[in-house]
Amino acid sequence: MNDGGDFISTQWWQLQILTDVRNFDLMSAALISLQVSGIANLPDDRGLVAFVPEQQLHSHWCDQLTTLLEQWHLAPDQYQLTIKPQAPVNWGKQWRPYYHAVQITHFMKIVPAWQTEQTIGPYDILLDPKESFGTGIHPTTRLCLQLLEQVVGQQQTMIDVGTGTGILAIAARKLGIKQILGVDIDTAAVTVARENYDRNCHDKAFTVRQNSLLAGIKDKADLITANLLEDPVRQLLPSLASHLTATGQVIISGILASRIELLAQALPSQFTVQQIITTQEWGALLAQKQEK
Ligand SMILES: C[S@@+](CC[C@H](N)C(=O)[O-])C[C@H]1O[C@@H](n2cnc3c(N)ncnc32)[C@H](O)[C@@H]1O
Repeated sequence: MNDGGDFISTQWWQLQILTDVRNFDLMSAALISLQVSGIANLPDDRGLVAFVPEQQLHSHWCDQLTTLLEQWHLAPDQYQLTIKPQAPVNWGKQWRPYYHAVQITHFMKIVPAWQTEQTIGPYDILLDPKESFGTGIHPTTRLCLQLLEQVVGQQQTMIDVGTGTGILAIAARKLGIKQILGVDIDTAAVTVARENYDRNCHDKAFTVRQNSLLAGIKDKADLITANLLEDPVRQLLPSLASHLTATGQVIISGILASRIELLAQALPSQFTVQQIITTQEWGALLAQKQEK
């Protein structure tokens, strides 16, 4: 592991973290909050691999990771981090060997876009995440997909805040939503979401653009999905009601399981929590707006 000196000369760096599978969720959360991309499991679940652009790997990066993990009670002796340079041109494909088809909910399988030999069912999703978040493997995405599968019925419209690879938008369309707006703060995600949507759904139901949360957006939707970390979710809460139709619903994910009840209590008063689901580390909720 680098001792904290500045990292120079290569555009992308590969992080390899050997740790127990029980630590994967916390480790992923910490890496995501430090803007790391392409997180995937190492073979045999020995740990995680991820990629980070050089300009983010400043001298305090490792300290920030250690501090964050310690706050979440993951001590440095519970993982082993190595960082090595990655050829810049192909970095987005480096995690491909670790990415495989996986059954994600009762109905849906996520299939790497390049595995053309796979049989694709009506609800399955072909995905090439490139450098964006949303492979379907991460529990925060799975929780959203589970809630989407349960909830989508009569809704016509959806806004997907932090669309990433577009995975939730694609799933929603396959489940019957008619019009979807995806937004992401990251321009690369906007391109990737567009490509993935067009790969799966050959229609014009998806609009995607770069935007921070719902700032400046006038549309109202029957359903909002937001798989973000807790800070941006809390920033989003005050603007939810005005972007939902009379009895619109919201799916929120990306919150640590230990904090999901607190987040539910922080929802604006127009909302009633309908469901909270959790994995060991992550929580998601479904809430409905009640017109007063
Ligand atoms: C955890 S990923 C979720 C991706 C995908 N929706 C899923 O469920 O797998 C969060 C996404 O939100 C985006 N994001 C983070 N902050 C944002 C903000 N303030 N406004 C819009 N998008 C944001 C990130 O770029 C990232 O693509």
